[in-house]
Amino acid sequence: MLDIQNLSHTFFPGTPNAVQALQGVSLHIEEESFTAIIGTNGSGKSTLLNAMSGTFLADQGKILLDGQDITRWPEHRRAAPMGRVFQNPFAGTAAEMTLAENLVIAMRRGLKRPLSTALSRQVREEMAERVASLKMGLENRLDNPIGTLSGGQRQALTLLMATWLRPKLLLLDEHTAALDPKSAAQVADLTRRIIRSERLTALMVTHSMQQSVELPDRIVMMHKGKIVEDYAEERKGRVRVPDLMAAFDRVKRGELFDASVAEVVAEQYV
Ligand SMILES: Nc1ncnc2c1ncn2[C@@H]1O[C@H](COP(=O)(O)OP(=O)(O)OP(=O)(O)O)[C@@H](O)[C@H]1O
Repeated sequence: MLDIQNLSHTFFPGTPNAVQALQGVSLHIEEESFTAIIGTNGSGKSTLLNAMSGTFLADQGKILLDGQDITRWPEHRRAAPMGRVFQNPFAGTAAEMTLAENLVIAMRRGLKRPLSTALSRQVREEMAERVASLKMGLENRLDNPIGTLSGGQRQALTLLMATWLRPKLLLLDEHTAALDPKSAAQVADLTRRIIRSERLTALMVTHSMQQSVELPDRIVMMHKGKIVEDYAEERKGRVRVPDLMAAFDRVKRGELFDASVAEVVAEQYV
């Protein structure tokens, strides 16, 4: 479904501030799988997501989505097959527009037709039904500005918008990190429900070890622009938070250099 081949990117190349944010990252993502990307600060997690969504064009490497080479596609062209939720609950929605108007934009993502906010009764009913599935009572507030919602409610709605048209790929960039613990748990639970029920392919950057153990099928760990660990299938089933903490320690001590070395080292620990 998604194939990232040898992706590299350097910010400010050839200057004293050069940062090798991605160094030959290769990653194959299966259809309908849910992968968490964890890693040390500045390890390149968000840069990897940004490279996929086309925020910038990577210096080297290839990105294939469903066999199609999208490496040079501009960001707006990738917006049709990719849904995205950011850390900031205020990103991705228009505060002064109503919930219904924001949802109309989500429903028409990638279409070239002009935006009209006039809604048929049928569309409004579908909207109310899907918003009700969030179990936050927001179906009664469709005509309120989205700016009146709490951070958690807004992030739940953003998630619904990002997945409305069943994207080929859902990218979640620390989307619960800015929320209070209760809202974060609620949005995490909703994330799992939507990904499972819509059978989405998703990638989630997170700093929460607990979340990465509980939610996805696979955990990929990054450090200094490289993938240093990859917990999939039975290894993912067995891994617990202390194992991840131990892997972080090994990364910091320089014992894990890339995923092939990590395989060998990790077998001794998990
Ligand atoms: N637009 C940019 N311009 C310059 N440098 C950047 C840019 N985006 C990221 N970087 C640098 O690239 C490196 C990787 O950053 P990135 O945000 O991908 O890390 P991260 O793993 O998501 O970190 P964190 O967990 O702290 O959010 C960092 O050194 C960062 O400062």
